[in-house]
Amino acid sequence: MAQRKLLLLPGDGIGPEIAAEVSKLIAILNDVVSAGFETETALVGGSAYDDCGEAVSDATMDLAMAADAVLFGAVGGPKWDGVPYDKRPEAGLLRLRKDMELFANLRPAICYPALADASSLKREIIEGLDILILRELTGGVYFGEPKEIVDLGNGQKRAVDTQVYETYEIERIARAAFELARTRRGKVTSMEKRNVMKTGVFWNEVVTRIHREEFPDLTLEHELADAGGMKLVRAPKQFDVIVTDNLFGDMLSDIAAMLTGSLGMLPSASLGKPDAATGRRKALYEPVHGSAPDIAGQGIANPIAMLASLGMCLRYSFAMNREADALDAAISQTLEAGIRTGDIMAEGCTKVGTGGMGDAVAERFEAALSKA
Ligand SMILES: NC(=O)c1ccc[n+]([C@@H]2O[C@H](COP(=O)([O-])OP(=O)(O)OC[C@H]3O[C@@H](n4cnc5c(N)ncnc54)[C@H](O)[C@@H]3O)[C@@H](O)[C@H]2O)c1
Ligand SMILES: CC(C)[C@H](C(=O)O)[C@@H](O)C(=O)O
Ligand SMILES: [Mg+2]
Repeated sequence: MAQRKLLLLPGDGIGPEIAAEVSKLIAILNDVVSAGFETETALVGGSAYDDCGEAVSDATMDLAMAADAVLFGAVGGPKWDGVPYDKRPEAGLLRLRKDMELFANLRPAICYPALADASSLKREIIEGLDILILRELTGGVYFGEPKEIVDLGNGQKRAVDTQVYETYEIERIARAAFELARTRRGKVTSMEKRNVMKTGVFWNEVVTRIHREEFPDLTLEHELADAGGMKLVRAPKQFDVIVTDNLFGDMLSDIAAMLTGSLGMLPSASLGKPDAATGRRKALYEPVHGSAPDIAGQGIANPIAMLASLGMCLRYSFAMNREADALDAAISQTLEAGIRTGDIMAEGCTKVGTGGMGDAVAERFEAALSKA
């Protein structure tokens, strides 16, 4: 079996705690199905800053570029509030996304049947939910220049962030949205703010053209992003694939996370474009949540978003669909068995910590792989 190179970047806060649980699953894949995963581990975020003065070192960037896939925990925390802006922990993640050109960020929000009562919304609103937020990840206001705070010299300052999108950036994320919708329920909802932003007008124009010229058989709808956010909470099941820009995608996916019961449930895949020669695309997989400083070090974080991110990695980077299905099923069965971390705890269920949840999923995953 050819070796498959993984780079594991645990990061800060709960990052190392949930990364330890994903390592158990990788070991099972190697043992039971000889998956041939070779894992290197490196520092990122605040822990990398403490080590070398950068949120991601050039050496780690080289490892990321050479890996078949990167598994990322989470970065950030109050300890690094005072570090220079370009060295803050989050800058490490943004460099990985930008330098690896990971323009397509898939953030699925699924309501597991066992968690239909864990959401703050009523059961009937979220039961059976299966939507995909496709967030543009390498453009927009996150990266546009200028980005600065200017001293105006009169006791006033001016802060500037710049939202920029070029044609090719919208075209490629729109194509990705339609291609994903084709494998699902065939509907794309594009969200922007064309009523106030030039980038919104342009986004709408380009997505509409790509639909007309290349995917006329699929359904395209448009929503202003604020109304879209409202509808995501009022009646989320009307959506299939939501395609949106970097900033709206960040916010809408945290909202969508809560539909599923907890931010600790939402995985993501960040994909680049396929290499012309090999077809291989650079990829990074990470939970949608952050480093959760409020619960870090207590062993109580929910590792499911991280474990399900490995599931997306198996599917999108290695076409290991059987193993990915087994992992999804193991997560589902664990929840059906009433095993819960604190964030999704319900009456009559068994409360476990990060390691307990990781073990419960690992046990069911191993059993499923061994049977097949
Ligand atoms: N991809 C990333 O690395 C990433 C993503 C978001 C935020 N951040 C960073 O994380 C730090 C904290 O940000 P925040 O507090 O706004 O967001 P957060 O996602 O870290 O936490 C928000 C809330 O959700 C809870 N939560 C998050 N993940 C959980 C899990 N797996 N299990 C149980 N509860 C969980 C936390 O305890 C907290 O109450 C900041 O520095 C932020 O920049 C990093
Ligand atoms: C940590 C931060 C840079 C990041 C973002 O804003 O993209 C996070 O919130 C996310 O959702 O991945
Ligand atoms: Mg976010």
